[in-house]
Amino acid sequence: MHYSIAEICKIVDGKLINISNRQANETFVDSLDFDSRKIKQGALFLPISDHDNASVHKLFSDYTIAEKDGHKFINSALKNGAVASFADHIVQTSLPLILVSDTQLALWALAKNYLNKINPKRIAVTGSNGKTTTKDLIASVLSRKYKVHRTVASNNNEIGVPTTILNMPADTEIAVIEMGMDHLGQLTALSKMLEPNISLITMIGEAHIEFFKTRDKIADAKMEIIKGLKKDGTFIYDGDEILLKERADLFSGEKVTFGEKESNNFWVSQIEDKKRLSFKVNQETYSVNLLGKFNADNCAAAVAVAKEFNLSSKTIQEGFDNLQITKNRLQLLTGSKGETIISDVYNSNPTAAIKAIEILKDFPTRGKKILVLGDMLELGDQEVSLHLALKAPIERAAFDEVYLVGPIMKSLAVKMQARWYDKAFLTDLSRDLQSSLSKNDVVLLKASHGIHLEKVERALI
Ligand SMILES: CC(=O)N[C@H]1[C@@H](OP(=O)(O)OP(=O)(O)OC[C@H]2O[C@@H](n3ccc(=O)[nH]c3=O)[C@H](O)[C@@H]2O)O[C@H](CO)[C@@H](O)[C@@H]1O[C@H](C)C(=O)N[C@@H](C)C(=O)N[C@H](CCC(=O)N[C@@H](CCCCN)C(=O)O)C(=O)O
Ligand SMILES: Nc1ncnc2c1ncn2[C@@H]1O[C@H](COP(=O)(O)OP(=O)(O)OP(=O)(O)O)[C@@H](O)[C@H]1O
Ligand SMILES: C[C@@H](N)C(=O)N[C@H](C)C(=O)O
Repeated sequence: MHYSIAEICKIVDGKLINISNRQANETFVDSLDFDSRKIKQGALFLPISDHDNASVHKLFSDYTIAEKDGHKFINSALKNGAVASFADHIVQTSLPLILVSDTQLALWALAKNYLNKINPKRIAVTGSNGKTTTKDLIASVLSRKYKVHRTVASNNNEIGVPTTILNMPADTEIAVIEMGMDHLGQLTALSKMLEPNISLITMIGEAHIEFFKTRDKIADAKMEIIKGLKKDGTFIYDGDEILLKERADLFSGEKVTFGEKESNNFWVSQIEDKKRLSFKVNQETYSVNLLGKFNADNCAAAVAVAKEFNLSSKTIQEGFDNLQITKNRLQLLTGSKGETIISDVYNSNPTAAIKAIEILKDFPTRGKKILVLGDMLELGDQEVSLHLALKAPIERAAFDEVYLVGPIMKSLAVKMQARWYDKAFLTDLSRDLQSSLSKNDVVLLKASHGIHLEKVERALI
């Protein structure tokens, strides 16, 4: 972004403090961050408050409340090169402040203004699983022909989406924006802010079912991704999912489906998950360096988007060949003993855990296969039964060693007589794994992010 402080103040209806009008017109801001430690020279700082703003909450379906008030870090932002900060109250600082009633509302207003100014084509990607991977696939493919800006990692919430928009280069032609949700209403707000040309749902699973109770309600919430879809926009979705098909039937706009049933517009078939994942989408053959047959579906979603932009299958394949995927999603790493580590430590839920177990089961190796599986969070009162349901797929896979981690996994560990670790004892787990691992072994690390298996990954490398 590139705005003068005066322009920003006008857009967010703020009040300038510590700066004259002339200076505010002459001082420009090039980026925005909500973490003072990551602030770049010339940036605007966004302090996230530690208190709920009840009146804003009514406008906003979601609202981030920081544990520590972000206003405490305004001087640290100044030291790191910020040229201004939003603030919802006056603080002791020499940094120019843009005083607003609420810093998150200001963030949204500025993001909306910048989006309209740059006016790229917009693609919104959601789904219970596969959002980040599909977003990366779409961006890789489209960037063969267009200037593409994409969400960094999984910055997909009410802070991450507007921040992504504001950090978009001015020459962006297509913005590929990941959108997450864990409650009703959140995607409506995000979709209406983005006004996508394409809204895409990868699939419906059980992630966050604690707050929804049923997959039906998750599907209702995911369908909100079309609430802001432009009138001439396209809705692309997993046509194998009956919950989406039923709901899409009520939508009169342009619809495109992908999936493994022949009736889909983009029909995925002949999936082979060997050294490289290969598959056909309709009559065209593709391959990609990803693990997991389900990734053929994520790729088909990317092909469906690419075809909306008239890309050839050759260009799409070039995009797959140059894929840069976000780390910790089935990432292949080599450990210090030479072992293969499959790091899938960013999240977990029943669908994704079962798919990951299958990947380890089918992984070619002369060594041992070792499963390290941590708690799946946000499953609510179904959590114990959903954890126990993993017993059959794990036993079928006949892994050489199984390590279960976290309080909810304890019941499964007892049933399976497997090794169990509390999440506070990851150092012990890492030590025990180290002493068991050797060169040809493969170890899968998967858990919800709250279990922090990335610490084990770091210890093994
Ligand atoms: C409230 C907040 O600021 N917490 C951020 C913060 O955590 P912590 O509370 O652990 O950090 P810490 O305690 O150190 O500091 C708190 C905060 O004080 C501030 N601070 C602190 C110290 C300092 O020197 N300077 C400073 O400015 C700063 O704002 C910092 O973030 O430090 C992390 C690393 O820097 C950020 O990642 C977090 O970002 C939040 C979660 C966010 O909202 N991030 C956005 C960008 C986002 O999109 N995050 C996604 C969320 C993904 C997700 O969960 N999606 C769900 C759906 C979610 C639906 C919406 N509820 C899904 O996909 O299923 C992600 O983290 O990957
Ligand atoms: N289409 C899919 N079906 C089932 N599981 C999937 C699918 N795509 C991805 N996964 C699983 O989910 C993990 C995370 O993938 P990804 O990060 O793309 O999902 P996500 O929806 O973006 O989740 P998050 O928002 O938490 O990052 C993968 O490593 C894999 O285990
Ligand atoms: C981190 C967030 N995107 C997520 O996926 N949360 C669930 C509960 C998880 O970490 O598994």
